[in-house]
Amino acid sequence: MAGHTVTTTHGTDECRRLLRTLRGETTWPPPVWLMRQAGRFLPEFRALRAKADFMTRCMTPDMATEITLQPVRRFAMDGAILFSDILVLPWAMGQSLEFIEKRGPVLTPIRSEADLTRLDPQRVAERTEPVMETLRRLRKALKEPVGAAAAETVTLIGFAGAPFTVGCYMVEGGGSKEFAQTRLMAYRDPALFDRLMATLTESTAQMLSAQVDAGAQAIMLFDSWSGLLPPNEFRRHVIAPTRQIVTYLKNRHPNVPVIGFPRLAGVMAPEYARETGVDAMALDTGSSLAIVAEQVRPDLVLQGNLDPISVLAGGEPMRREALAIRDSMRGRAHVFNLGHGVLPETPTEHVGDLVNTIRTIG
Ligand SMILES: Cc1c2[nH]c(c1CCC(=O)O)Cc1[nH]c(c(CCC(=O)O)c1C)Cc1[nH]c(c(CCC(=O)O)c1C)Cc1[nH]c(c(C)c1CCC(=O)O)C2
Repeated sequence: MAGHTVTTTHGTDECRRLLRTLRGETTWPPPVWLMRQAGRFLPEFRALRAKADFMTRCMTPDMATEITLQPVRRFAMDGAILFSDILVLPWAMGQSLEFIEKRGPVLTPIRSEADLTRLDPQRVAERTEPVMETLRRLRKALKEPVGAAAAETVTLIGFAGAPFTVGCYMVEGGGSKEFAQTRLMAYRDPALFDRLMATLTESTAQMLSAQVDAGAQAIMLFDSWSGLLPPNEFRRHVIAPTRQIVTYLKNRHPNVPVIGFPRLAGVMAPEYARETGVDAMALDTGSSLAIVAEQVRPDLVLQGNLDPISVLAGGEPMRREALAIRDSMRGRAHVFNLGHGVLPETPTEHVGDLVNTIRTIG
């Protein structure tokens, strides 16, 4: 807030409603941002997309900064999530990665000790330097008004994939419904799989700490495929690595909130919340915020969880569902979001309507 002297220990964080909520304050109406808001549903993103391939966009600070700011400019989102990808980490370790139209990411699969040994975690800091430059530029840009968003009101969110989910793509060599090769490796060669998890855990923690040093004010860990694991495997490959990453971050950046997203964790979600040390837990569409709220500590921040399909539908059904979620969390620290990413075909007016609906109280 230019011209104001704010004398709290967090500087001007007063005006950042998302950051305050993630630190446990109850705000009303809740702050709102959307997973995958920096992406294909925006025509201004699709225009840039024609100019460079996906990794070039991620690794060119000019482009990544612009794409991150696009949804903020239009909708004054409370959060700006860095434009990057969870697969930047394996790429930075030297695994080949290509994004193919209509197919998604394609990587050379990691299936053996030799494949794993070829990765070079030492390169990550240097190869992700453009991402850190993007964060520095974003923090600077958000000190000024950005379109519809006033200066210093938007929280900058850094992120990574959690080790299990990133491991899924690395072992499988791309997307999959079941990630059977990955889960097979975990059973057949636990020493090898544990080594992969340990490498990812350490590199992810260091990369996220570097994101905070570069300006990220909150961190989100995406564990999109955690729900594929039975309870014991979930404890070993989801809860344990997440706890290590959170501990590492909390030692260095005690005031930076961490949001965990154990997608489709179902009945394991309360244990994840209790054991990992995350400040906030994002829930997928199939979970009930109200039921989970009763199963976790009262100061755990909950994020979510509107069905992305309802935003594609728009209109009254979307508004009704959105308000039901918002109102069910009244009196609790809640961040309004979707249960998974916004779909590429979603009309921008539906997103505008959604954000206004959440912000209208009366
Ligand atoms: C599993 C996963 C990935 N990436 C991500 C996840 C976890 C969340 C989830 O479950 O959706 C996370 C991600 N990917 C992207 C972001 C940027 C910030 C944002 O949320 O807007 C974030 C946070 C950009 C992206 N990542 C990708 C795009 C599309 C690239 C393009 O075609 O231009 C974007 C904008 C590509 C990507 N990246 C990934 C896949 C499977 C694909 C192809 C399919 C798809 O597009 O959803 C891996």
